[in-house]
Amino acid sequence: MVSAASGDVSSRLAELRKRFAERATDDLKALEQRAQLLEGEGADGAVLADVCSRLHRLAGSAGTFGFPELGQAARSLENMLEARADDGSLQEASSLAVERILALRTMLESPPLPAQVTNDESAQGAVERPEGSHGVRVRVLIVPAGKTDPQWLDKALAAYGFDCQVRHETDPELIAVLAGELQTATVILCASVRIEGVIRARDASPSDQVRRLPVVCLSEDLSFGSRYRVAALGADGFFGRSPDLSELAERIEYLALERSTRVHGRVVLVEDDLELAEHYALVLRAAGVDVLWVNDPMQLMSELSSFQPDILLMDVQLGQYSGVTLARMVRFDPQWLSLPIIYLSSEDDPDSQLEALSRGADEFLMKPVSDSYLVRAVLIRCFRARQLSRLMNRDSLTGLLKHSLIKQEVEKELARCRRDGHAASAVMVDLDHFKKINDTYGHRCGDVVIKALANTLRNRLRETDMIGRYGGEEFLVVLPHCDTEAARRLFTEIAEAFGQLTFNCNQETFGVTLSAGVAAINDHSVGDDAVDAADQALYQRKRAGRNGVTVAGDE
Ligand SMILES: Nc1nc2c(ncn2[C@@H]2O[C@H](COP(=O)(O)OP(=O)(O)OP(=O)(O)O)[C@@H](O)[C@H]2O)c(=O)[nH]1
Repeated sequence: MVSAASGDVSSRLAELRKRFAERATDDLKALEQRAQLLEGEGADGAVLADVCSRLHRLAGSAGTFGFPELGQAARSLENMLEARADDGSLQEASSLAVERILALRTMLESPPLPAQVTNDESAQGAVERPEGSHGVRVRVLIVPAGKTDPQWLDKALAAYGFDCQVRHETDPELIAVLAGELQTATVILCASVRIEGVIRARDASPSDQVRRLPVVCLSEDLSFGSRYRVAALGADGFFGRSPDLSELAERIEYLALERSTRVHGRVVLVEDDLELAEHYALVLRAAGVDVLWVNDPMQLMSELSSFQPDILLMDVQLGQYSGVTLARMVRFDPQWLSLPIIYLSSEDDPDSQLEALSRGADEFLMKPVSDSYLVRAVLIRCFRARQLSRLMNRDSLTGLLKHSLIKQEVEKELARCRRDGHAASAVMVDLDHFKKINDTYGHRCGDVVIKALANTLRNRLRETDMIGRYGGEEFLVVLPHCDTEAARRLFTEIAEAFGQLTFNCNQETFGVTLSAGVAAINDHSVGDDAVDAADQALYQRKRAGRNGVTVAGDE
């Protein structure tokens, strides 16, 4: 979605357009001189290559800066010259080329089309702090069928760490009454008899964030017809009136996460055209994408390592370097085997595109690419890339980092502590007497407790904290910029909150406590030692009676 650019982004885009027009004027003057050289007997391949390369650059960039007609004419002239060179009639075509270059100059003099940038609310939403897991509580707005509906759902979901709000409402329109609640919700859970009203209320909101709220429907009628109706209304989930709680919690968590992932992206942009690179970066950043621009291909590998992008956007022609070869080189490193590489290219020949794709990239975005298309293409690919990496790196029961990855995070944090001199803590967390829970209530109930602890951690910790499932019922947390006393206070609160949750399994109600061991990462020279120290502290806590926090070194 695009709208006229405004404010700071708009004026910076206008400045870029001005710079482009100045550069293009110089380019066209140079092109005219070179094209005259083509008339001479001794015109060599180098002159033609230079003319074509300048035309190619214009074809790929003019549209982006508001001169689409100029871009198309440059492309057609480039194609004509290449065809004439192939059939040996280049010399005869040169005066025509000069004429057409003069026409290009006239096109540059006409006023450019207004700047377009994705700066509507969806883009602004993108830069907001993401809702959902990890840092901001997942808020579930429950709209039951009526006052007689069971009251247990909000309490049951609270056990999973969700913040629930129940809105009993009989008004079929719901629009005015729900407006406030919708602003703070992450996911809507509603009875099927209310779904039309709820979706109408959601869609009537002026806020794009609200209009994108996922809706999960609870229905008594599980028939095909009922499911079809709910799907046609645009719901994101369908459950019976007495759903399997762990499945429902999982779906809510997934939707919350999807919502947060949709608005994030990290892109490395390799582009040697300064104005184009700045333009792309401005437009993408306005849509909430983190962009790192690399203009020297020799720096690419080190920049990839430090920036850890979701996708790599790369021009195909980068001065003396070929983007196609660089893509192949990137794939040498196993770390980047699955990194989506997308070419930004003016190459319109399908055979050349296929050839380039076979050498390591995944896709082409044809230049000139419109701002809105660029933003959408990038956001979708970032989202897919994150989904894939989540599947590969996350534990399937809890969605937390797997054992090896959280251990790597400890090492990385130690390196950051050394570099910046800050304090950081590692916390080992373990459920108390968990074997007894499994033995008494069954493994499935045990899984519910494990997921509830994962959600509690996710919902209580900052986005910059890292959480991993270290073992069966053991979790490892890395807290950057947090000394051991702050970590003790934080985990004492978490242990208290978790201990107050009640679980309902097989008609029985029970509670579970947790123990935590804390160690300073910055006190150790190897990450594994910090993990061992946290583990020792946890062991001490278990011996001291469980249900609480012990810091390494406590008496
Ligand atoms: N439900 C479920 N149980 C698991 C999972 N992974 C490990 N467990 C169980 O977790 C239990 C851990 O038991 P123990 O190591 O004896 O510890 P505990 O009973 O929690 O006792 P303390 O840690 O000393 O308080 C074992 O019964 C494992 O089978 C899992 O993914 N799901």
